[in-house]
Amino acid sequence: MTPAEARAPAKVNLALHVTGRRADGYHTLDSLVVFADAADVVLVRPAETPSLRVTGPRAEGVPTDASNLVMRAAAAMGVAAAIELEKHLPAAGGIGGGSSDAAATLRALAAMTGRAPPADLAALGADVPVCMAPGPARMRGIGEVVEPLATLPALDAVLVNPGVAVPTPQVFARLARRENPPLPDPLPALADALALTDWLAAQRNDLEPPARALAPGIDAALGALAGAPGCRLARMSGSGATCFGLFPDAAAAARAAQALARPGWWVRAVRLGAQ
Ligand SMILES: C[C@@](CO)(OP(=O)(O)O)[C@H](O)COP(=O)(O)OP(=O)(O)OC[C@H]1O[C@@H](n2ccc(N)nc2=O)[C@H](O)[C@@H]1O
Ligand SMILES: Nc1ncnc2c1ncn2[C@@H]1O[C@H](COP(=O)(O)OP(=O)(O)O)[C@@H](O)[C@H]1O
Repeated sequence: MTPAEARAPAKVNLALHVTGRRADGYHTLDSLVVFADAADVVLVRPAETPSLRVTGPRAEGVPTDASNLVMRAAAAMGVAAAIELEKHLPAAGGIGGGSSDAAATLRALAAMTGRAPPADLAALGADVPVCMAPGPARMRGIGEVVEPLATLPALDAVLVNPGVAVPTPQVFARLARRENPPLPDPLPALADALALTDWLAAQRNDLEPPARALAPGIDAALGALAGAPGCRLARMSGSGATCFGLFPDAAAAARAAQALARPGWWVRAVRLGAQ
């Protein structure tokens, strides 16, 4: 067995409609998901006993014990491995850091051992199924129903995390209304980035109002993005607090990212959906 590496790209919910709640308390979602060219990196090596080392610029505060989702993923595959997780993405930020790390671990371990990943991916986290094959997708159910959208146009964007960690369960718990309209079915044909952006402006992130009430820093991030020259749409991803702004091209996104930089904020110009 030789070591294997996998990238764990940031997940962005371009739209996130909460459509109901199941008897077990999990919410049903209808979400348009894309991935960014900003990522954590997972490296796995064969070992007698499982171990984890968390490195990188965003390692602080990330669990290094069995509760880390990469360790849970390895345990679910029944593989003992020495894992190195290089953190670049803010944790508890609504961009699926933990879920994407878990999915990358499963891909790396599958490459290293030849074993198949476990069937019940959602048991590791509702976002793990969509993170298994990172690409544009419509995600439904509680996250286990994933429909790839190969032709979705790519977008130039800026991600802003205002430095507040927002616990996902608290955001769901504060929803004023749990039954909301889903995305249109089927989705319309969207020829280019501008058509996609215009259409997205009429969609929602239903978790944005409860997250804003919990973490006022989100207002500042959304306001700053919306006010950046060229920004066509500013919205929160997932349960927050990371927000994204959509821009006409990579140069405008890069200029905005430079202007938005401030202490305590994580700001990145990214390309979304171009995997
Ligand atoms: C909200 C979303 C949208 O993509 O993203 P993030 O904000 O986490 O990035 C995901 O559904 C989160 O996925 P993930 O973070 O893997 O969720 P899990 O660990 O399975 O669940 C954390 C908690 O969120 C709530 N939860 C999560 C998913 C879901 N469909 N309904 C829920 O009610 C539950 O309270 C659950 O205990
Ligand atoms: N590999 C991981 N990276 C980041 N956080 C992790 C990881 N594994 C477990 N966690 C825990 O999961 C929580 C949610 O993190 P994350 O998945 O990044 O957030 P979100 O669900 O908002 O996208 C964190 O507070 C952290 O304690």
